[in-house]
Amino acid sequence: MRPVKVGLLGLGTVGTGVVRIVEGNQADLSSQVGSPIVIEKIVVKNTDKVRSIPISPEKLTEDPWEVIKNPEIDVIVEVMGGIDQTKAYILAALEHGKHVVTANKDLMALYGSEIIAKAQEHQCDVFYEASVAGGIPIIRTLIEGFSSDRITRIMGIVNGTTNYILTKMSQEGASYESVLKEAQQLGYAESDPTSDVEGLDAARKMAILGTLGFRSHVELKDVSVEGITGISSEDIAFAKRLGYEMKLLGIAEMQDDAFTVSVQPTMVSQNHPLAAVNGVFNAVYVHGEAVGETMFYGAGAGEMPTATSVVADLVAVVRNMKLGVNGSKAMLPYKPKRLMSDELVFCKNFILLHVDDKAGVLAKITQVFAEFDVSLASVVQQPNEHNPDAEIIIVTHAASKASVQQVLEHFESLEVIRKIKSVYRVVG
Ligand SMILES: NC(=O)C1=CN([C@@H]2O[C@H](COP(=O)(O)OP(=O)(O)OC[C@H]3O[C@@H](n4cnc5c(N)ncnc54)[C@H](OP(=O)(O)O)[C@@H]3O)[C@@H](O)[C@H]2O)C=CC1
Ligand SMILES: N[C@@H](CC=O)C(=O)O
Repeated sequence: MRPVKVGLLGLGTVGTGVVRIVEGNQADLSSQVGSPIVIEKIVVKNTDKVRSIPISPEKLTEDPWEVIKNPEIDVIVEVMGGIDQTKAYILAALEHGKHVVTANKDLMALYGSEIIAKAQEHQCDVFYEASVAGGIPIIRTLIEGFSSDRITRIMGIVNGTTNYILTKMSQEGASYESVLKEAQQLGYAESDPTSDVEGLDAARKMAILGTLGFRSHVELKDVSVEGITGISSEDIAFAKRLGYEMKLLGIAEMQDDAFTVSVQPTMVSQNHPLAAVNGVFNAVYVHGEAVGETMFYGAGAGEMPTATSVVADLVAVVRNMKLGVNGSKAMLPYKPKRLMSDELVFCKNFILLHVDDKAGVLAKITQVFAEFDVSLASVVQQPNEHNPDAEIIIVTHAASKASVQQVLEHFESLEVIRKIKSVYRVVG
């Protein structure tokens, strides 16, 4: 039985987990696929670096081409990250007839269609299960498990780093900076954590989920994005007091073949299952016309959960090799793309205003909501602890994004409003 030979690009957090699983579970893996799986060569940036697992030095190289062009290698597992250079490596690997497994959502969100088209041209597989929600097999679930249904809504806590930060801030009163450092030390954050905290990582994942779920090409530029850097501990405390948890939530919705996708800090009702998703855990809630509500939960980042998905893809590749088939079709656009207009996107909102503490202010404010047809679920006015202003805390009923935008623009010029302190979407 000829062993299946793997070229591993990257031996950081995820790559180390891949080696541990392939070596640790070798007997079980080879009995599943009918031949041993061998990690033949590993590409790293610096071969002199001290590694956390024993690796024989002759396996390591700093030259990706040595692996990509090696005719002995059957599968490239890319867990090094990066976009342009990595894309070139993956396209070249496919041209050399190698199957590809990647955890790289940055690359798949931007160039997934091109990479999959290249794979089809060369009858190769490209699998990318680990690129969204680490250890949760959500990609396979959307492609295979829901192939019979029409998905109308996907809501996801899909970034482990920000969920870890928000949970620690909410439950332990920890500071943003110290928890971000912890998330980096634990291997959850990207090499540049800006993409985590500014919501870009979640947006890339939501673009992938939207594309697969709606069978339409959701591009990164279609996703409206806001990260967690503007959230204060005061906002988190307000959320808790009102019965919500603050989460960075991606929402993708499909209505009459038009979609909308956004990532933004969201107050999730404590009664909603997504509110209980804490720490590095992720969850993806999928609503299908026929199936109704479903939710998938598990670790969203970290060495072993992510490596589990990578190695599962590797097993799928080897099974396909044995069967002489390949199956990378899922990222191609199926339907012409149509975006939902802001008039049709509805949600509840939390709005915190700092206002003059005098008679008639509340009436002026509620009049603006009425003018733009935004109905209010609750309004509370209270003195501000730190200055002479009053605070008005408003929760709206579901209102169109366009109407709420008009209300906020109007507030900018209303003289009784000192500051629009915070605005958050509300779910549940
Ligand atoms: N960490 C996580 O929880 C998750 C990560 N991912 C994705 O997986 C990928 C890897 O992430 P992670 O393991 O955290 O990253 P790390 O930064 O921990 O590891 C990156 C690895 O790639 C190597 N590398 C980086 N650039 C180059 C280069 N130009 N040439 C050769 N080798 C290079 C590094 O070498 P050296 O060791 O010498 O520095 C290192 O071994 C990324 O795409 C990430 O988005 C996906 C899901 C979860
Ligand atoms: N930085 C990412 C890693 C997994 O994709 C995250 O925190 O979710």
